[in-house]
Amino acid sequence: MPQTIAELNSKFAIRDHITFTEDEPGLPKMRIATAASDATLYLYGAHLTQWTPRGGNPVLYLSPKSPLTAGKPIRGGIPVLFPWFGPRWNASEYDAAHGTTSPMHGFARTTVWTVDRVHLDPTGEVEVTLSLPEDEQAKAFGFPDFHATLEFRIGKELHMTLSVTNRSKEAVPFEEGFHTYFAIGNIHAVRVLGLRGSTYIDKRDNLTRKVQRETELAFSRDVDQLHVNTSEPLILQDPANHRAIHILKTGSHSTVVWNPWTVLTPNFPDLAEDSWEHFACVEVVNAADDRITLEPGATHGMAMAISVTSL
Ligand SMILES: O=P(O)(O)OC[C@H]1O[C@H](O)[C@H](O)[C@@H](O)[C@@H]1O
Repeated sequence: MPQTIAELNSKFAIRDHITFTEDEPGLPKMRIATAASDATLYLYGAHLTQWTPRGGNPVLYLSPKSPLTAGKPIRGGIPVLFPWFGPRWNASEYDAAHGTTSPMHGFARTTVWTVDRVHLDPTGEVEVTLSLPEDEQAKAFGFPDFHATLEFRIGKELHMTLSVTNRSKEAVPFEEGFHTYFAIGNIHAVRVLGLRGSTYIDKRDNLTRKVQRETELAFSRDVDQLHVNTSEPLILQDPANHRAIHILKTGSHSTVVWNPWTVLTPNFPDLAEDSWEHFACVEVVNAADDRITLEPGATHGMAMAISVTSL
């Protein structure tokens, strides 16, 4: 049974700091206001749409045109992609055999997650653990005995850990991603560091494999790159906002960089014409060459830590 707003508030709310509401039908969310940060975490998709460290500026971009409608992904914030990244790798065979339509980037981002735990630290840091329901939908898409939990630590820094356990008797492949939309001041001046030497699949050039030669990845056109076999930490420099965003990853071997630019933006009805100037996606992922095969009884963890410094 899904948790009701009344149940969530009676069990997990903390006066003046944590409340649950459902302003859009089917999209319950948690509002966080503490000495360390302000944040909005939708249980729908386990989707953090807003995070502002106290005394700082919003770190995440949320599209003003985003649908906030059950069944549709939210555009912006941190979509959680699971159990596949992009189009499902075996969609045609799987869907033909099971009469399903595997949605882009998996079903986790359009599912209401369960709240398992909420804890407020005296420093204002909030810990939240959510789990993905093991329901008919998970079964229909071929992940019946997968237990996925997402632990958030939300404060001056943001920490997220997705842990997946295979409780079935067979090894099961899956993909995953934190598809973070970072709010930026001037896309032309933004640089992403940490990818030099990595091989990437260029989704804007027929999936051609290329090597990142430059130390700094700059944006001067539409970018959709899946870098494989890289666990390096990343830095997103945003001189217009006088800040650098540091992204540490653990258990993630792929990094995706995405900006639709003027060319692709019109394909996205939930993005305004000039939206591409206001965000850059740097995504902590396991996909393609880095797809994970989880043995029976095994657990895999993927973690991301984000901090902001001035530049
Ligand atoms: O529109 P969405 O399903 O949210 O996907 C948005 C984008 O996500 C990732 O960055 C992929 O690499 C892109 O190919 C995709 O266009």
